[in-house]
Amino acid sequence: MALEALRLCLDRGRDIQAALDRALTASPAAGPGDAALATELAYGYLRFRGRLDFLLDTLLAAPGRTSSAVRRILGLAAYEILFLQSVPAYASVDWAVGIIRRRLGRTMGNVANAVLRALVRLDGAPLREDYFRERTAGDISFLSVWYSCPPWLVRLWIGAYGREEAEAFLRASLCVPPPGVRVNRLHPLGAELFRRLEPLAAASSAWGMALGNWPDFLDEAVSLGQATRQSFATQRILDSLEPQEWPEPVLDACAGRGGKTFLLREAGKTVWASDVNAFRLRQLRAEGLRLGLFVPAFLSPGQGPYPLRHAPRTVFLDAPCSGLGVLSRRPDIKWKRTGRDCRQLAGLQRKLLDSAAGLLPAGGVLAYVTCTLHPEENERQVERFLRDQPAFHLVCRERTGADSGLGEFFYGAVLRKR
Ligand SMILES: C[S@@+](CC[C@H](N)C(=O)[O-])C[C@H]1O[C@@H](n2cnc3c(N)ncnc32)[C@H](O)[C@@H]1O
Repeated sequence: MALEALRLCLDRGRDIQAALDRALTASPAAGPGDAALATELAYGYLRFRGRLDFLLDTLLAAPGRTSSAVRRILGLAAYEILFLQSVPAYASVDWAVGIIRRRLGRTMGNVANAVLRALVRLDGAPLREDYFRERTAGDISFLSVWYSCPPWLVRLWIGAYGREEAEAFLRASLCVPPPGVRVNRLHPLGAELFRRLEPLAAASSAWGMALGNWPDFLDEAVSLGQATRQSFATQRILDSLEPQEWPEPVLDACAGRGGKTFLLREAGKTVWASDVNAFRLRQLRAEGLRLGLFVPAFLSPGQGPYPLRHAPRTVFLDAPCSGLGVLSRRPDIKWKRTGRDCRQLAGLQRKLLDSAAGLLPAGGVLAYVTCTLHPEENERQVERFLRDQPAFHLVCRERTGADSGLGEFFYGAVLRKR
């Protein structure tokens, strides 16, 4: 299942969770333990793929001639051997050798056997930083291998944020972020649920928290609309932009499935939602039913005029972005994103910002959020906007700190029209 999910994710472009959901649904006989192991393997492999590939390069006799399909099988087995104590090494070797033998014949099976046995003999040495420092040439190469991140991204972050912060972002990208929850304060049982959750919180705000772990009873509370699964870092960035000060109505112009739309709605704001993606809007409507809250939602015209009789007084743009701030939750992004995508996304954000500016009356607010660590989409995008749109001034801007401990990084800015 993990292998199939990785195929759908890396060869077919699906995001990792959608790929996993599909692979798990296609195997109805698999139990919850199998599904949990497949999830751990697929995410773990993607988080550590750079380091695993480097190790395979050192162990394979002809790394350049080894297909990506074989590398992926070896990489999954290597991940199990190095990181999953619960799976005995011989089982990982047997699985990989068996599958490679069936697909590619005895010779490749023997190669796989030799490589994985050599890895087992290293006896955990590749879990130590110095193992890689001694075998890489230069700091970028070391950081790229140890933190399992493409060199272009390491260079981008060092150039933009300096080495120390860049290393903190790289370290965070390898961790599993703490599960976050937002309690529905408009639900009659919301306050009681919040009190019940408080002892489990690693960090909390008025209605949200990062949890040490996700308790079983919370699944039912979520299904009953008492709470929503949402990262605490997401909730924090929104809080820091002081949405209580935004004039209403608020048009959430990139509402997607409504994660932030309903956060604003639960905070008592009058919100309208729109998105270019009709499927996500259907999910947003389903979210409204689950939470017992109504938000008017309509398909966005993209960059054209909005079909609105009255202008919103705030436009909230949770913009499509390169997602480089959420690699801990979406580790597939680092292997798919290119510098070119980032530039294209910055172009789209620019158009979205400029068209939102035209929609707002005097005194209106434009709130801009991304989940990326890329100045062209964040700080420089906002600076450019302020240069091109002299009617606006900056009210505040915020970026999740490298040391927040939440594992995810957001950028946000609030701009007001004079
Ligand atoms: C970061 S996601 C939004 C996530 C959502 N706000 C949430 O909290 O769940 C960006 C959204 O922008 C939408 N989008 C992409 N291009 C757009 C455009 N030109 N106009 C409006 N929305 C767009 C995407 O469909 C996607 O749902």
